[in-house]
Amino acid sequence: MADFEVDEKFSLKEVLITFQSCLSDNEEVLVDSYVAGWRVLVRFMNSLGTIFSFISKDAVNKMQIMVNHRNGENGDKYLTIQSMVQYELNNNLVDLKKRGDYSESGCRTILRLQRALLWLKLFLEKLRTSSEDDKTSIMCTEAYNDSLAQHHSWVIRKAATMAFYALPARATFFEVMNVGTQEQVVSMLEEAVPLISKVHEITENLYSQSNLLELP
Ligand SMILES: CCCCCCCC/C=C\CCCCCCCC(=O)N[C@@H](COP(=O)(O)O)[C@H](O)/C=C/CCCCCCCCCCCCC
Repeated sequence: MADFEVDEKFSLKEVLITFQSCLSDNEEVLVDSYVAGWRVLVRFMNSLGTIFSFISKDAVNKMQIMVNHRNGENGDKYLTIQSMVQYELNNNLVDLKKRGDYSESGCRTILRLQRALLWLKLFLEKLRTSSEDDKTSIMCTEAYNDSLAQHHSWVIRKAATMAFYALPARATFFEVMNVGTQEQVVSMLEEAVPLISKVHEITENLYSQSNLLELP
């Protein structure tokens, strides 16, 4: 996989297609597509303004860590999240109790993105069921408070929630998703939310069974 560069046009359909390609026939999560899904989302966030750059910088950094693993000499072990967990645990390549030599392990990196995927799932569900006068900043903050906030410092929580106030209004948000009418956006969200939920659920179950949900 190439390093990242900012692409052009965003569309919610691209998010849907990319995350659809994440799941293999036997419900394994393909790392390349998982990372590609995040690249599409970060591209969208970058289009909303530089106020989100501290967020996209961290996301891109984590995506790049996964690209480096995939391009590394053991890249085949990182084909799926499942094979990655097995390989890194079997070879003691994960800091389980405190941060150490493996602060860029795939397990740790995917866990951080997994937590953000929960935020995304909650946020898209709120968008799907929202009405015209609902505020995107409130929906985003509520989704954040129910997901990522518990894992962030006070400073990050403050910076993130301030940034959310810069989000465009719902109508504009729906427009920049480049899907069509609001009804068409809602129906695409009806497809996207269960899909993203499935990817999140499979990864969450794997991490829970492997006792990886609290990696430092
Ligand atoms: C479908 C279209 C509508 C939705 C579009 C959403 C686009 C969002 C794109 C990317 C989401 C951001 C992913 C953030 C990953 C953050 C991972 C994380 O928690 N990092 C922290 C922990 O990492 P370590 O320090 O332990 O390595 C890191 O410390 C903090 C990083 C900076 C701030 C994180 C704030 C996260 C806010 C997530 C909501 C994004 C709102 C975007 C609004 C469009």
